[in-house]
Amino acid sequence: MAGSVWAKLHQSYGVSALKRVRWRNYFPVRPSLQASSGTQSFFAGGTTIEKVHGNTSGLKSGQLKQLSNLYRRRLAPGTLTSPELARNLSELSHELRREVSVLIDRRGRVLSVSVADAKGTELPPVRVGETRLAGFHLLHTHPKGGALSKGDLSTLFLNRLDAVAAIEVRPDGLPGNVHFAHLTPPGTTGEEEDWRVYPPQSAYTVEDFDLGAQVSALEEEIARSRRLREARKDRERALLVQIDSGAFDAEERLEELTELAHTAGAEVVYKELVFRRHLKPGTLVGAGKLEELTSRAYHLDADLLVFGQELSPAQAREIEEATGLKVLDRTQLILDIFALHAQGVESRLQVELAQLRYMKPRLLGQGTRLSRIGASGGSAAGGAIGTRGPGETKLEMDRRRINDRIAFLEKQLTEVAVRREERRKSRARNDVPVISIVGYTNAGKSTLLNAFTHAAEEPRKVLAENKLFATLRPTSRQGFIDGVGPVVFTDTVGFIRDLPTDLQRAFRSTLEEIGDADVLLHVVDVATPGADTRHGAVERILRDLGIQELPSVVALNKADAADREVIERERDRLGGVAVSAAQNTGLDDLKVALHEALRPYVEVPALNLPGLPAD
Ligand SMILES: Nc1nc2c(ncn2[C@@H]2O[C@H](COP(=O)(O)OP(=O)(O)OP(=O)(O)O)[C@@H](O)[C@H]2O)c(=O)[nH]1
Ligand SMILES: [Mg+2]
Repeated sequence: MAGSVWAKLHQSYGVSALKRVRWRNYFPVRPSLQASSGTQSFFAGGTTIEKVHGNTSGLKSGQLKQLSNLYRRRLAPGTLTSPELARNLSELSHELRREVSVLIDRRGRVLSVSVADAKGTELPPVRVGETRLAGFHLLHTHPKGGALSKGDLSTLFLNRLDAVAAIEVRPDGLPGNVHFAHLTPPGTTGEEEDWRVYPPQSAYTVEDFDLGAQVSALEEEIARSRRLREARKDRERALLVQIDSGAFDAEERLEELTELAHTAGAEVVYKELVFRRHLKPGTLVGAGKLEELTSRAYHLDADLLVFGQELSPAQAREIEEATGLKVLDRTQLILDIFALHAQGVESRLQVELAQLRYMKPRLLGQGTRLSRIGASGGSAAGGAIGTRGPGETKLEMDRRRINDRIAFLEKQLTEVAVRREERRKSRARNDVPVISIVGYTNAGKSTLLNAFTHAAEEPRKVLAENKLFATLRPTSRQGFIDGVGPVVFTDTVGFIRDLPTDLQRAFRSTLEEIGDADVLLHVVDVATPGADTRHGAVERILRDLGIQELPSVVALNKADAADREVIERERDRLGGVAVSAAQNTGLDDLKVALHEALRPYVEVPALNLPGLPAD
């Protein structure tokens, strides 16, 4: 950023001398930006006295008039204060023994007068998601002296004020030093400071500080990084939060959430495991943590906040309001990935149905939220994360039409299921043993199918890639196993722990088809930590589907990338054969294991006769 207006200004103001404050260390509590507790507006001597906000109780009418007169003040555009205004505020504050504050716009006009500290000052609502600053600064008094308080800086940050300034009131009522700060540009410094606090200046010299130039430099910087990002067609930048309530797999879940976010096309710029024994009903993590995340998002130029657990509609709304960020939960992320990957009539219908069912309660009672989400930045994959749909739904649909659409999709899916049933019957007649490849998403199921069926070349090759839920549509390929003969391998949609119920429902028929197999081939990725947790999650889903009784063979896949001890350990725990689908190793042993498992189902009369060639 050397050479930017911002950098130049900072050189000229001696940035090294400036105190840098880190938000994180600064704020244990959320300051409330309460509305004024009392507002005074009345008629005196033929002229309307303009509103004085805040706690005006007990003030005499003359004092109110003096406060009201502050509205007539004009400053030179782009200045923090004039010596006259500083003196005026200081003397009033001294007399009233209260803090007095004014909001001043960029043209130097007084927008609002309050008898309150920075926190209590009535401010226009935060303009969520905008790239510019508020367009006004807050000037107020500190009757007891002292530098900018935590509340002052919090108000600056949360309201994206142009600046905040505090005039110390001396014991004689005259203005002393003026303390002031403004925000720092996001995402450019690599540091985490949220604001820059300047060395105090006397009320008589602070007029020379060119606030106008600072503000336009800052806004230019904000706009520049935004433009850069848009020009690069960057992925949506996301913060990830996984709540750790003491579950043993919290870290694995955060890793998985990262993979999900990548697969959905997000760039993960920050992730955090937040330990909370008890969750707050509205915000889950509490207002203080949300502020911290807001601050981080500002500096990392992120606008997407993803939670690793399902959020209720009310929680999502509350968190969104508190942070101004687009908020998604894990379920939405998974739905979104399914939407991106859905191919073929049935999976498109299934995904759309799941999305609609999930979104329906979330659409109720929220007019603006969805349209705003839809509008906030696109991703290279077309449409913003969390709003993509495979069918005609772009999730901006009129909510009255949702029920109709759900009914329509359900009917379509029933028809597809009938056709599928017919296919199933014809396959059953074939009498060829069927091996269903099941397993956690990204375990290497499709790669294994390709390896088994020698389908390295297009068009027989099945898509296998380092993305979660690359496969959504069951695919069958013919293979061959020594001693058994031709078999059918079926690759299907991957499993995930806590599979969202809407998806589980929508994909039920696809998943149930797994039950038609003679043997399950359960592929476990042993190269990624947590193999047995994922194995357990898959077993649980199989139980839910009522197909846990099928004979099964475990393939400990990605052995090429796993530690030998890990492979041994998992073999002890789960049994099975270590293989590498990618490098074609261990596949013969795996076939032998499959042969064993198929033995009761397949007539293999000549198998043990000596002298026969091994196929
Ligand atoms: N190192 C290594 N990587 C593998 C192996 N098998 C598969 N992979 C990689 O793992 C990733 C996922 O493979 P897929 O075959 O798409 O996994 P899947 O289980 O079909 O995944 P979904 O369809 O998304 O549920 C890909 O990047 C593969 O290249 C292996 O034996 N060793
Ligand atoms: Mg696959």
